[in-house]
Amino acid sequence: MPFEQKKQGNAIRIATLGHFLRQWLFQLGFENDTEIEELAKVGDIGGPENRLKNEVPKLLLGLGTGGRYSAESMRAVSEFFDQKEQPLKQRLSGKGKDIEKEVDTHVEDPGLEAPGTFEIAHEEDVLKMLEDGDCSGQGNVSEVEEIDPVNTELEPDEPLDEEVARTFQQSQHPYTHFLPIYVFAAQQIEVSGFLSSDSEISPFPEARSNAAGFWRCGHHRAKFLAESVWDLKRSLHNTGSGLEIRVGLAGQVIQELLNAFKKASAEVVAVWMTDEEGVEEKREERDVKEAAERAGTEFKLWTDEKYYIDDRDIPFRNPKDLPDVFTSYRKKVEPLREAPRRVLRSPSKLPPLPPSIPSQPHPFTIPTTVEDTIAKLHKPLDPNLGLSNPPTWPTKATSAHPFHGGETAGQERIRHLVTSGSFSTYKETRNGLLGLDFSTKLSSWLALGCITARQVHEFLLNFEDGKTDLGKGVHGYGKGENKGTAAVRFELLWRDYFRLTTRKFGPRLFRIEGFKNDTASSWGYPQKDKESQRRVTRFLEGTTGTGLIDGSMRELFLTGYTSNRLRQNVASFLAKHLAIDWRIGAEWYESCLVDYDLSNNWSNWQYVAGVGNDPREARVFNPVKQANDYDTQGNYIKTWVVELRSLNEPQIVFQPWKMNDELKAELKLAGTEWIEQPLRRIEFNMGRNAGRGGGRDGGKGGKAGASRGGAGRAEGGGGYHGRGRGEKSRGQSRKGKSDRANEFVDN
Ligand SMILES: Cc1cc2nc3c(=O)[nH]c(=O)nc-3n(C[C@H](O)[C@H](O)[C@H](O)COP(=O)(O)OP(=O)(O)OC[C@H]3O[C@@H](n4cnc5c(N)ncnc54)[C@H](O)[C@@H]3O)c2cc1C
Repeated sequence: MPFEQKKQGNAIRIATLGHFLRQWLFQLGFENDTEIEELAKVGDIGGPENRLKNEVPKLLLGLGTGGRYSAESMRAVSEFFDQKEQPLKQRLSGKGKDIEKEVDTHVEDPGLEAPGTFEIAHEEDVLKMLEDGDCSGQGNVSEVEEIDPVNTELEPDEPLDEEVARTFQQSQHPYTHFLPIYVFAAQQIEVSGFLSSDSEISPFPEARSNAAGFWRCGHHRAKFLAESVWDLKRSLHNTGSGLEIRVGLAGQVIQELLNAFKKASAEVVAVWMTDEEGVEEKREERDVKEAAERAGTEFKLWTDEKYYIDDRDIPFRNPKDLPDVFTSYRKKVEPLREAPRRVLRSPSKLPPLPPSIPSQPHPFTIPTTVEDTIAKLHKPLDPNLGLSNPPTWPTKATSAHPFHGGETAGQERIRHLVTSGSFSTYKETRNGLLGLDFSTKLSSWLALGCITARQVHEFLLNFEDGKTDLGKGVHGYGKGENKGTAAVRFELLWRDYFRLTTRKFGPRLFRIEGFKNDTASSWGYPQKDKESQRRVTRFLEGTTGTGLIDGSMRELFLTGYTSNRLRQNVASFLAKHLAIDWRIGAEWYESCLVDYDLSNNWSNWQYVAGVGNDPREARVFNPVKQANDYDTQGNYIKTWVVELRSLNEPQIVFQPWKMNDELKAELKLAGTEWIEQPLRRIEFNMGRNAGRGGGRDGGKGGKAGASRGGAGRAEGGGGYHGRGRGEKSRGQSRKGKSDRANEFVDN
């Protein structure tokens, strides 16, 4: 047997076989130990003696917590492994080498049972040998050079490839097992439902918000999150791995695991974690890092890759250089269609879990089904989230967000948006209020990392270029970027932008003065004065007396979703019309939204409250004008505010306080506080009074005459440079009527 062949085949086994090694090498034709040692040197994988002794499993811990779980980072991890595991024949295909044949000759030895990880290590070694070109003098140099194309496949700017390359340089393989961990983070999600018995007491304070004391993660997101975690567990299981679910604080969880593994004489070689913006998230990273360092374990933070434009492609390094205006940022990264990096491949196989995993420490127990997980997350939550008169589900109303958590459902949703043509029509429909497909509803999966923005982009690309059959026959298929697909990209960039603002401004995200450091505005604090408290209660319960706001607040509470258009109106109502501490609204959204996302929520609230990144000064939404524009017949409001269902006149649906006594008596609404005494009487008249903002209570209104156009509305062929308003296509042009109304453009 020529030495070169032996070298490839046997290097495979040296990396992994432990006590089978020697026997097998001899079977393969090695004559003596000296020859085996020589082989080991060639592979730069340490002497076989070391390998033979090296029976201790080496573990890698991969960690996700709270809302930061990122399928993309798992994919990154998997790609890392996949690359090594990929059969050499694939890697070398096109290079004219049938290396598989040579490898198989040795790997498929029937006399040996190879555990699942063998191939990974084996190819690492082979690739290492090939890459190093370090075989000179050890055998047939010319043959090694010939089969050395692997280097050319490494992209130096790819952290994963860098990581692979780094690993290749090591003399030993860094790990044999991989343990993915998900932590329900106790500071963000109430975990007392996981207590092993009712007599136990949680060691953690209740996961309540700072200003108003709301549960930070309400029912809707708790369910979606549990579904997402279990979907991840399933898909990891399908790759030969799994997912360890924990509750607690990330740093503590890792500390306990490291201690337990140490006790069991298992060496943990590294802890990997996805990085995130946000104060708490940074604290978690610090705690985990410290725990790893204390144990002498490597800690690695993976860049979160769930965003549209990769961090490595942002045209500035210092977060402070992020422009304070979105449009300026957008211009720096256009054209958007060219901007994202490729999607990382999905896992096909991952290293196995450690043979023994320490269980969740007292006093918590981890549920064994998704249903039980949901039940445990829901258990401590008051179903009414503290409201005395919570909205109740109206007959015949259906949720605009009936979706399940997890990558599976997220991918399914993207496919649906392609095949239904909803991506192509998005620009016209995105301001809708009722139904499933007026907007993408992708935010919840994006927020949890179940899907990524660049996956969405890739689906769009394939559709636009007609690369796959998905969407064949649908309007726009194979015809390049259209207004709808461009608008989706545009919106996805907002997510990126707000995340970068969090990086830039840090804790200022949560300060009432906002990014602008606005100390001039005065706010009502419900914790301090009764009147503000009364107003906030009615705001939360959806009984402000302004139709659009009440519809949205009830929908939010009941379904966990409300559209972007409505979120803008609601935020503006609380911050501008009621002048209440906007953080109360942000916290309520955090509690109720399925798609809650730290940066998107808090930055959007700042933006609308006028303390964030909105370059337009003193912008206020008039919710009556907006109802006239976007809910022309009042159907949305009537869906959620049942009391108003039998009204025919939309203007009264928008402003129920305008109802006359007769009508009130007929509808049995006489004496109803929220109808008779709205929190604000926001005048808006079609026709000659248009443009008069404010109202009896001195409503703030905005600059009369603010035009609909706003800056940056120009639209070009396939491009999309501003947020158009879908209403014109719905036949609602108001030429000569409300052009000068006190309405305010959206972001
Ligand atoms: C006060 C307020 C609070 C918000 N809180 C959140 C939040 O916690 N989580 C969240 O994901 N979004 C938030 N948004 C942004 C936006 O309202 C939602 O992303 C959108 O309504 C989700 O529905 P969709 O996926 O159907 O959106 P689509 O209209 O289909 O948009 C496509 C995607 O673009 C992104 N996007 C759209 N609009 C915005 C925006 N204004 N800012 C940032 N990204 C955007 C989202 O990822 C969205 O999924 C908030 C907006 C406001 C005004």
